[in-house]
Amino acid sequence: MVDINQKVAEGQALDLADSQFLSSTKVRVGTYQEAGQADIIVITAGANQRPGETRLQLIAKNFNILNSVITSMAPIKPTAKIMLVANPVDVLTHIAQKISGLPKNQVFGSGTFLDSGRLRLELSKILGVSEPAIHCYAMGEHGDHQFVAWSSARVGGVPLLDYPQMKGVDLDALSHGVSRKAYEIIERKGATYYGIGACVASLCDTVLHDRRDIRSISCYNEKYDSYVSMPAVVGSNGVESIIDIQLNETEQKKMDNAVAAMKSVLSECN
Ligand SMILES: NC(=O)c1ccc[n+]([C@@H]2O[C@H](COP(=O)([O-])OP(=O)(O)OC[C@H]3O[C@@H](n4cnc5c(N)ncnc54)[C@H](O)[C@@H]3O)[C@@H](O)[C@H]2O)c1
Repeated sequence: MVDINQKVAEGQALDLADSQFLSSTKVRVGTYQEAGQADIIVITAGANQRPGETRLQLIAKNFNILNSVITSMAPIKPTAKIMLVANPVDVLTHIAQKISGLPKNQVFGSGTFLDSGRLRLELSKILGVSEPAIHCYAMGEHGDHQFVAWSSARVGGVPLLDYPQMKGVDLDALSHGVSRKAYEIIERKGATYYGIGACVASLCDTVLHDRRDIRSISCYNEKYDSYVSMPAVVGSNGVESIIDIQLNETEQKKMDNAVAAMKSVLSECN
């Protein structure tokens, strides 16, 4: 664990090490050079959103932090995987790949994995079906330009929207609620910890054990020449392949808008 604030790093390491006896994980404070030689480098360093601040507004602060973190770790192990968590995660993942010079499949972000989990939670309450049986993804951007790919969603092989329980459900309100959940948490307690912590731990496990799970993450998509949040197969090489999920016309427009918004932010950084 590395942090610009050594005292915070020590405190976090001591706190996390209290869970060591329940697993084989060892937690300790390290150096940037050591972090650069890790199999997976998880980058969470960055300013947090203030109440009312959008993730894209965070870019100026977090670009500089990201640059300093990655350059401090150089030379990074050529087979390392970098996972971005700091926001705006899709844009910062793109920048991290450029700065680190690692292959695009080895640099990815937590993207809309958390949002897809939040979505499944709500759908499981409506349908009375366990979350893993629900295949429905939040996509585009982990932020205000995210959307749900309703048209391709399936539950037990049946289109989600064919379920009688979905009749009368306001899909826009549901999707909006999912995308705003972080703001609701931040307004009440200042930051989000547990959901994202679980997502990051799960993604590390997927990579380290080559589990080939399908996760909606920030990954490079040639079609858009950009990092976008979309389902991908995750394994020991990082992003093994992208799932080119079928979008209807409305969803495709939302994806194009998300890509345009992220590219416009990136062009301001250049
Ligand atoms: N992608 C997601 O779903 C998701 C979820 C939660 C938080 N986040 C993002 O993660 C980031 C961190 O959130 P947090 O709640 O942990 O914030 P935090 O303020 O608790 O922690 C950020 C840490 O980064 C450190 N830091 C700052 N500059 C640094 C530098 N140059 N080098 C090393 N360390 C540095 C700080 O000292 C601090 O300890 C934010 O950008 C937040 O928006 C993303």
